[in-house]
Amino acid sequence: LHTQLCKVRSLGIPYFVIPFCPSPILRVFLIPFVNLLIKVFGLTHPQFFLMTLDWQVRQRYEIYRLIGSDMFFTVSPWKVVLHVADPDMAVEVLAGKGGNGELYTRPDVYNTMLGLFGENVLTVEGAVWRDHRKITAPVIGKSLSVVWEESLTQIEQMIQYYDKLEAINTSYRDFRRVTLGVIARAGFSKVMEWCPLTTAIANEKDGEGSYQKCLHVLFENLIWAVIAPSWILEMLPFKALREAGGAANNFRFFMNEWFEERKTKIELDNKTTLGPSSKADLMESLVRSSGLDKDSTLEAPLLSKSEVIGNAFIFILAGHETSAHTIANAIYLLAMHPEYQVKLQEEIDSILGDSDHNQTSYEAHFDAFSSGWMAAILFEALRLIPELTVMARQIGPTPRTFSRAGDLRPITLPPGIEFWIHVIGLSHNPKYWTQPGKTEAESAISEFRPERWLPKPGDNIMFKPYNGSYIPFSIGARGCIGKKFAHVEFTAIMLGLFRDMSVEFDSCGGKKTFEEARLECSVQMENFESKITLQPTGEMPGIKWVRRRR
Ligand code: HEM
Repeated sequence: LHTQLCKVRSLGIPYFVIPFCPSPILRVFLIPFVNLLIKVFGLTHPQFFLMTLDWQVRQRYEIYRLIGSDMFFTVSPWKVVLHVADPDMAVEVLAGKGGNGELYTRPDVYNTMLGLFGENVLTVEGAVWRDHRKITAPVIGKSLSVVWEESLTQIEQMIQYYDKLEAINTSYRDFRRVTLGVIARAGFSKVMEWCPLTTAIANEKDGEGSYQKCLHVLFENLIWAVIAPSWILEMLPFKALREAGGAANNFRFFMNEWFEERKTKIELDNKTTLGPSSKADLMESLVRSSGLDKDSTLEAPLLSKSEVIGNAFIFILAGHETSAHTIANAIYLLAMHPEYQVKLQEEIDSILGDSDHNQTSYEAHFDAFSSGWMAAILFEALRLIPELTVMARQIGPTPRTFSRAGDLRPITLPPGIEFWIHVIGLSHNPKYWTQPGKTEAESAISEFRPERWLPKPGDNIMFKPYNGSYIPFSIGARGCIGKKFAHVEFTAIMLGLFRDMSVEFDSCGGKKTFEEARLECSVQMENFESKITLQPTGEMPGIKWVRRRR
């Protein structure tokens, strides 16, 4: 601890000493106990809550306001972390180059978790990362028409099921099912009809059902699959752990099958046609890069089979959970603020006129929805509740000097420090989010106010926040590959829902008022937890979809 303290004491940045630094692995063993102690003894000092996970969600910008600095350190015997709500520093760390001319790297613990099935674009660095990115990013960019079409299909199927229900409190899970169907079709050319997960799980004999079950169980219990190998999990006397181990094994099995299936097809194509068609999907691009591209002049394939499977895993994971939770969050925010639903529906009606929303296409309709209420609702939902609360990076082996805005003196940080870029702290920093001509209170920074994004009258350019103050998709070369994919998916899904329906809270037969449900919802949202992405841990209030009267 003394050695770590010596690194930060002279830097002039506030610091807190804590006995350990929270990490995903400690979440399982230690953090619940710490949470209990904090609750029982009512410990409110930062030194205590900084040991918990997800204090970033509850604090937002408050801790930075309390200490009067947009950065502070936590120092524990094992680790020094610089927590950052300063946009210039965020840009420097996420998009700038480190001492060796390369981008700052992610800490190893994240790579171990996310590289569970093989190295992939998220876990590799340097020249290897550039190869992975070149193979995956262009095909994801070309899949947007399919994303639009499949999003509408999935939503149509979901609505048919919802029509039979009074109220729903499984929205997060149901939308995960929708977005899984979208990435399966757009990235892997697999059709997965929407069905409630319970049905899919019951239907184990059917190949598609068991594939869905495998993904569901795997993603719900990923932390266990990371901590212990599948064969150990499968031997343990706990059903949930045995299932997690089984799901990890099944995932390998399915991916292997998909790989072989695609390999056979490409080998056949290589004999008959000139090469990849312009409609090649992600899986085709990955498998071709594993040495099957007949035009390749490379001596060795760019990807091994394990890297193909590693990338398939990361795209299924990153490509469905993030989007599903963003959509579910937006729907709850709209249930809390019906006035914005009306705005959205008016926009949809004015763009579509009498035409059927199921006949729309990405090419003809996406742009029309990208500079009004639809886009504003997405941006505002992600500002309040991003999917990743922290973006972690580590400093390289040599000290680095960072210049700072205004008259703040530059700081030189020693090796071994981690940066935790605080996404919600940045998007609530009043220096950047207080609107011109308004006070901080009038700008309602912690409230859902999509209108802050709308173009000024006579313009069609959405509000552009200060660089680095809004980074739900990260920034720079390592920013999200699926940003546009997620935007298109969100637009088509919201169109499919709000064209004919409105969402409202379930009053439980008149026993719960709107205000009670709204309060319940905001309390739940303040207690969201990061399980890879930010999500509810308690039960969200029930919602109802009702047909619109037009
Ligand atoms: C609302 C939806 C989404 C959000 C908020 C989101 C957010 C992010 C963020 C913050 C990162 C950077 C992580 C870091 O630097 O530590 C990232 C990276 C990534 N995202 Fe997304 N994402 C979304 C949707 C998607 C979709 C739909 C896909 C795929 C189709 C996707 C694929 C990826 C990949 C592959 C990376 C790694 C990029 C790299 O390291 O080069 N994401 N995403």
